[in-house]
Amino acid sequence: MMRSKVLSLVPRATGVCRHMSTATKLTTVAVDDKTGIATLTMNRPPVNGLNLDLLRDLNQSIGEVEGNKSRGLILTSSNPTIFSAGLDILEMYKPDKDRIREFWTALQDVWLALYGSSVPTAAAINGHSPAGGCLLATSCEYRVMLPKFTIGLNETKLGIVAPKWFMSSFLSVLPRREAERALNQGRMFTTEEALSIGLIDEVAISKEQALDKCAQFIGTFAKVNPLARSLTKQQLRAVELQQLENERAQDLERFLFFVNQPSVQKGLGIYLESLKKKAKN
Ligand SMILES: CCCC/C=C\CC(=O)SCCNC(=O)CCNC(=O)[C@H](O)C(C)(C)COP(=O)(O)OP(=O)(O)OC[C@H]1O[C@@H](n2cnc3c(N)ncnc32)[C@H](O)[C@@H]1OP(=O)(O)O
Repeated sequence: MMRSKVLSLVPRATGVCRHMSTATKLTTVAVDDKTGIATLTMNRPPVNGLNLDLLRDLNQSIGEVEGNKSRGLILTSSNPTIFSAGLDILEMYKPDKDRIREFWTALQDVWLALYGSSVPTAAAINGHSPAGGCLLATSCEYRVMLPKFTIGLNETKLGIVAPKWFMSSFLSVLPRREAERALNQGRMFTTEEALSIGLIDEVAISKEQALDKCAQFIGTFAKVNPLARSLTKQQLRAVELQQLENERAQDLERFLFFVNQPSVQKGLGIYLESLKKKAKN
């Protein structure tokens, strides 16, 4: 069957998957031959903490999907209970001064690439998704989540402040009043709560079903002119994208100043200890 004909049907993420030759170590990209949809899987045990290496691989994989004419991108995780634990705190605690610059720059790159992606994007959130994990999910256009997990921007609970562009992604999904309250509270939502306020779009009972629902969302664009769709998306997102593009250097300096404050370092150290203690019990 012709590729375009197949795409006019409601796609199912069950075709034969072709792994791209340039798949990197901490992410893999598999393109479904039937639907043309690429599934980008994060695979950095134990919790998909976003360190410099994972961010670089994510950036490279998003670039590959952009370049290979995929019909859409589904972001997911190989971990059965964690989508992403957010930024790897070890990158920010007692940081190396050159590496932390590269780390934050790589995070900016990933957000610009994912939020500004020209292809339709969806997140199959198959596990917990705090902070930077929520940033990735809310940078996509559609979210399907499995039950009994949590998602949200919990930065204030850690004594840190989400940058403006984290807030932009959140605000592109939630009404301002809900977003403001949740950000100030550092609130983590259960799957059910996230569905009721619109932070996610659907709940699925398994990862397979989540991937399928994401593919169906991407399939809704099958009859829309791809150039018109992508230019519309990019115009709608242009203000936030341009703002970070214009302020990248200041954003980096603001982050470095903040994260190096003794009180912030102390807070991160205490939080890391509490995570480690919890992991031991
Ligand atoms: C100015 C700065 C702006 C920054 C903006 C964004 C900030 C962030 O993204 S900060 C990161 C926020 N993330 C979190 O608060 C999540 C913390 N983690 C958890 O809540 C749980 O680990 C999670 C629910 C994700 C998974 O739970 P479990 O399956 O029970 O795993 P464990 O808790 O046992 O963790 C295993 C292992 O991983 C370490 N870990 C967990 N999260 C992180 C992290 N974000 N960074 C670094 N390391 C992390 C945890 O300490 C355990 O390590 P070991 O003890 O060495 O096994």
